[in-house]
Amino acid sequence: MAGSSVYHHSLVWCCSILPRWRITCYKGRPLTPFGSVASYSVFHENRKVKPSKDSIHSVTKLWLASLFRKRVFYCTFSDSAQEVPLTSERYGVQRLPFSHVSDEDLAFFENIIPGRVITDPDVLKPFNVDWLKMVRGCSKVLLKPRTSGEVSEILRYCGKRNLAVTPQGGNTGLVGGSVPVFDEIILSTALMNQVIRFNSVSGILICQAGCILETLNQYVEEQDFIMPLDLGAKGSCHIGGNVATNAGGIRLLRYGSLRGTVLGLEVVLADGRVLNCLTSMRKDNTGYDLKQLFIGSEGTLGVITAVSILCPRKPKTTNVAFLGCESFAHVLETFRVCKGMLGEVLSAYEFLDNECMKLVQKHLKLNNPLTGSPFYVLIETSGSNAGHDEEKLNNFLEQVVSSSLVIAGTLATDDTKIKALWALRERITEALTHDGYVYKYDISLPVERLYDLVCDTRARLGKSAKNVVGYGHLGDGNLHLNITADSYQQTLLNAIEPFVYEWTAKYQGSISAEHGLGFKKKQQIYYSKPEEAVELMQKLKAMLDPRGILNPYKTLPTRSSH
Ligand SMILES: O=C(O)CC[C@@H](O)C(=O)O
Ligand SMILES: [Zn+2]
Repeated sequence: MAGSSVYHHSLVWCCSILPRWRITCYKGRPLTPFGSVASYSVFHENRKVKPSKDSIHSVTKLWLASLFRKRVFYCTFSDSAQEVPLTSERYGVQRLPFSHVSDEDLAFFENIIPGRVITDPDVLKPFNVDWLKMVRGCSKVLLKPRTSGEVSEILRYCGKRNLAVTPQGGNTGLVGGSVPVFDEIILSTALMNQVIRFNSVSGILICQAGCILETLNQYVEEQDFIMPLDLGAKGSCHIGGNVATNAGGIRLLRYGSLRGTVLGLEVVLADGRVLNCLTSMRKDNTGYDLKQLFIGSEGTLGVITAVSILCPRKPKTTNVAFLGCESFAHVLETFRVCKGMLGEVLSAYEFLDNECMKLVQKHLKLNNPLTGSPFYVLIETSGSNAGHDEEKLNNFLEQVVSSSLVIAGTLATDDTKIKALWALRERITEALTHDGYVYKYDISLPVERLYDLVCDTRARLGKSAKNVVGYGHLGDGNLHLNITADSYQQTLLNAIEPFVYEWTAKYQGSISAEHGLGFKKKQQIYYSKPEEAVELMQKLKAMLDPRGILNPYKTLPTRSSH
C-alpha cells in the first residue's frame, strides 16, 4: 500500500527568498525554467501543486536567484515520505511537555526487547506517515514487542519517564490516528501476531492484536468460519487496530458491530497494568462492561494486546447482484423491498454513484458490467441453502425489475465474478487517491437523507471541486462523501467545512460513522456529542492515563478549542 514515489531520490531545491515554494527535479537534472514542466514537482507550502504558469514563474525566479545570488539554494535528498508535510507544521500543533527519548531510554528498551528497537530513520519513515499520506510525525523510535508482558514493561517505563507513545497496527486508518504527531514512540503490534486458540464449536477466536484481518479470516475459514468483519484494508489492517477504531466495514449489516462480536479484550493500561478481560462468554452481566471503553478509543485509553471475538459460520452459498438505478429514491425503495424479500439471507447492501464508477474505470481500469446508470447497488446474500437463496433472489429481482426500480443488473455466484463486482465498490478509496487531493467525510445519517448531503455539497462547491462523490454502506445509514481537487486548497476546505458538519448535525447524524476521530476530526466531536459527554470522556482519559502519554493529540479535542 505504501507505494514508492517517482520522486524518490530527487533533489529538493528550496529558496530562502521564496520560502513557501519548493521545486524537486530528478537527481542530476539541472534546475532551469526551460525544461519540460514534467521534469519538476512543484510544492507550495509543502503541498504538491500542478506545475502552472505561476509555479513555473517561481521556478524561473528560483533559477534566476541561483544565478545572481550565491548561496541562496540548498539541496537535500528527498523521498516520498518527506513530501508529506509534518502534521505539527501544517496544523500548527504545540508539542506537549513530554520527555525526549534519550540513549538511556533506548538502552532500557533494548534490554526488554533485544533487536526490536528500531531507530534507523529509513526504516522508520513509513511508520511516521499515514496511508493517505496526509499526516506525518517525526518519531525516532519504533518498538516491536511480542507479548503483553513486554508492552506492560514498556508502558510502565514510559509512564515513569513521561514518554509519549503512539500504538500502531497496520497503519491503514483514514483520520490520522495511527501515526505520531511529534516524536511519540511508535509501539507496533506487528509481531504480536499469534492465534491463541479457536473453538470450532462456539466459533470463538482468541488472538493477539497484531494478527492481520485477512490472515485470521483464512485461518478460521479452514475451520468453516469467517471473521465477523471485512473491509478494504483487510490485507494489512490488524485486528487490534480494528477494535481500537471500532472499524465497521461491509459485513456490519449482517453481523453487527465489534461492540457486539468482541467478547473480551486484554489491554495494557498507561501505567503498565495488564487488564485481563479476555473472556469468551456470550453473556456476562457482572458489573460494567469495561471492554466497551477500549473499543473505538483509538489507543488513547490503553493498548489492546489480545482480542476474543465471535466468528460466524462460513456461509455455504454467496450471491452478488450488481444493479443500476435511475435515482437515489429508487435505491432506497429497492433497499426497502430487499429487506422484506431477502430477509435473513441479506448480507450487504452497498451503493455508489456514477461519479465513483467513472473514477474506478478511469484510474483503476475496472470494467463496468452494466450500461451507465446514475446509481449502482451491490447486494450480497449469504446463506446455507443455495436453492433457497437463489429462489429468494430471483423473486426479488423480478419484483424490482418489473416495477422499474432497477434498470440494469448482473448476478454473480462464482468467486471470481463476485470478487470483480466487489472491487467496483471496495476500490473506490484507492481510485480517489489517484484523482488528486481528497477531502474525506464519513457520515451517519437517516437513510432517506443520505444522498441529499452529496447533492447539496455538489451544488455548493460547483466547479471549485474536481469531483464530489457519494458511496457507502447504505444498509447501515453510512455515507462516504469524498471531494477531490487537483491540490489542497484552503478556500475549498472553507467551503466544505463546517458546512458538511453543520448539515450532519442538523439531522442528528454522526460526523464519524466508522473511521474514528483520530487527529483530523477530533475538534469536530461537538457536532455529534454534547459537551457533558465530551467532559466525561476527558475525565475518563485523565483517570486512566493521567499524564496523557497514550496517543496524545488524538480523539479528544484540546480543551481550549471549544
Ligand atoms: O475512503 C473512504 O472514504 C471510505 C473507506 C471505507 O470505509 C469504505 O467503505 O470503502
Ligand atoms: Zn466504509
